[in-house]
Amino acid sequence: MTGIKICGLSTPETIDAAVDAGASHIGLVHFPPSPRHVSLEDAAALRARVPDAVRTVVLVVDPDEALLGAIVDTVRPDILQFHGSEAPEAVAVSGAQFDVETWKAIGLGDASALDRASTYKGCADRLLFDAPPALLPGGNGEPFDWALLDRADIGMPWALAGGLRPDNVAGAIRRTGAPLVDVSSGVESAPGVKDIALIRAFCDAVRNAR
Ligand SMILES: O=C(O)c1ccccc1NCC(=O)[C@H](O)[C@H](O)COP(=O)(O)O
Repeated sequence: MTGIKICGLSTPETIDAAVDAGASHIGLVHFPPSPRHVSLEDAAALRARVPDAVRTVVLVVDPDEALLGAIVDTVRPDILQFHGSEAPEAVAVSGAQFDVETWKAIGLGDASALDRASTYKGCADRLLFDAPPALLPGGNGEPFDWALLDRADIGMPWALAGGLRPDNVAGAIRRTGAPLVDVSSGVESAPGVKDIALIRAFCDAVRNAR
């Protein structure tokens, strides 16, 4: 079964909907410029609704050690997702220091980004292939050219993100073989406003992909 991360959730109702719809991961964005930003206190309250079987990911952009410490102490995420220009060593140090799984987002603009991605082997626990940064570092609703993954020797756990929607996610899974898919804009009615019907439709489309 393909894993499903519903990212950028910010209300109890949409957390519950994502869990009920079968998400394997929920994502909370801690990045003030984002329309999906949640404070650490709100993130902790949202995280408390998530059952043990569903993993909580907190997204950060070039965080310092103090912020990571505050996130881990307050929210207790299962996973930290690094979505800025964090170096491989910084990701590795954070994972060890805070005893938490780490994911690194890589914007795939061209094949050279795959070389950069390979430097995170042994430093991050999973790569998240996404569209290159635009208005925001992530969550821009834009796909990248999935053909870039055709001959990629990834060699570590990974996930696919960028412009996924209920109507294209099955094709994306068939095309790329992604073991886990991540969506934010594609299940929103406006930036930062999640739509419960779209969350359900996305999870159904993943389950029915073949
Ligand atoms: O979603 C945001 O606002 C965001 C802000 C800053 C860094 C990362 C952000 N999102 C990262 C995600 O994991 C998104 O789910 C991923 O980029 C896919 O987004 P979308 O193309 O909108 O589905």
